[in-house]
Amino acid sequence: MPVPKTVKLYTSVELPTVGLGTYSSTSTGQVEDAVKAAINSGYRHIDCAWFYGNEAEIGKAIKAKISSGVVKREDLFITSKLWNNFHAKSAVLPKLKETLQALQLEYLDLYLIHWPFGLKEDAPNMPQGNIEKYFSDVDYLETWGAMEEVQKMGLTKSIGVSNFNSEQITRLIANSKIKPVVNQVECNPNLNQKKLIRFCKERDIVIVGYTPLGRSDLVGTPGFPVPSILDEKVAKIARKYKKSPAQVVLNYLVANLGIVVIPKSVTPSRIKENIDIYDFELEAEDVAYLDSMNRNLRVCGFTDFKNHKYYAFNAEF
Ligand SMILES: NC(=O)C1=CN([C@@H]2O[C@H](COP(=O)(O)OP(=O)(O)OC[C@H]3O[C@@H](n4cnc5c(N)ncnc54)[C@H](OP(=O)(O)O)[C@@H]3O)[C@@H](O)[C@H]2O)C=CC1
Ligand SMILES: O=C1CO[C@H](CO)[C@@H](O)[C@@H]1O
Repeated sequence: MPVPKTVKLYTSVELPTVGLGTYSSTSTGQVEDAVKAAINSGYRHIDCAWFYGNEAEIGKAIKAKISSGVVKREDLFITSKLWNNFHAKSAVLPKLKETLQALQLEYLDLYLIHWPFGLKEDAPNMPQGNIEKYFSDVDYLETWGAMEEVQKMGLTKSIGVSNFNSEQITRLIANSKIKPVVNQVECNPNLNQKKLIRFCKERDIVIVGYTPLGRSDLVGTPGFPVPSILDEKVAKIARKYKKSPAQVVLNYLVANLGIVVIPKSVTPSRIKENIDIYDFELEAEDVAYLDSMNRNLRVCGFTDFKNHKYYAFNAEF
């Protein structure tokens, strides 16, 4: 199947099918350089989040590329996400303003609720150990109401969710005025999310797939699935097309599963490689092999939160 360069959100906005992931790019200057390299390589979609703690550096890179005339603001699609401690209605606007200030932007293209479950505002951002005492029971419908308000204020062009299951999406749509345009979830050959993709497509919701390369930096970490880009047969398929395993996997996700991908890299050669996926089509037997790799194994399972009222991954999809 041919690889589309953009997909239409139901608001008619075009979302580039490859964006740059920015999680864990935290050493000084690292993400600034990565974003500049990405824009130079043709990326126009950057995935950010308050939680990643690096939005000020991303802002510097975007500002530099706009000031030097390489891109205009309207050429870019910038996403950010509201973290779990800030689900209360009163916290949403201040947190979005903080993000906009760090990114040096007047508006976002997309603002997401990062996870459906909340934490108390004064809890650690990523609590460990006995974490139930930190859970908040703020309903994501309350959070969504505030997301609708910030969209109406023009601070973000569109709003969406991340890590929501099909039941939560159904409940959200039934109880809101504005529908989410995107559900950002983990998606790679180990977890191909076909049921959730079909469910969202039927409702005009685009799936943005995170951890598309299976987070190769976690290789060997007990409990984490081996990324498909390290599979021998995927390497053989890659040789057949004179492409890399990462390019084969990203091409498969965009062309064959119909999602948008946000691979993270801070390595200039990989940043280029990860967007160079538009010039080949996988044959049916190769697609079938990639389909067969699905194991429903998650890198980001967040199982410590499994007893939270709004934990998403107890449902089938
Ligand atoms: N909504 C959510 O809850 C979540 C959202 N995300 C978003 O999704 C993005 C991507 O997911 P992430 O978890 O970072 O994992 P990825 O699957 O993007 O893997 C990133 C790792 O793969 C390496 N890598 C990148 N390109 C290649 C390549 N061509 N060949 C081999 N290795 C490569 C990177 O190394 P290096 O950088 O050293 O080149 C890094 O170690 C995040 O950065 C974030 O923006 C991620 C998790 C959860
Ligand atoms: O966006 C994210 C990046 O990955 C983290 C876990 O490894 C998640 O906590 C978070 O949701």
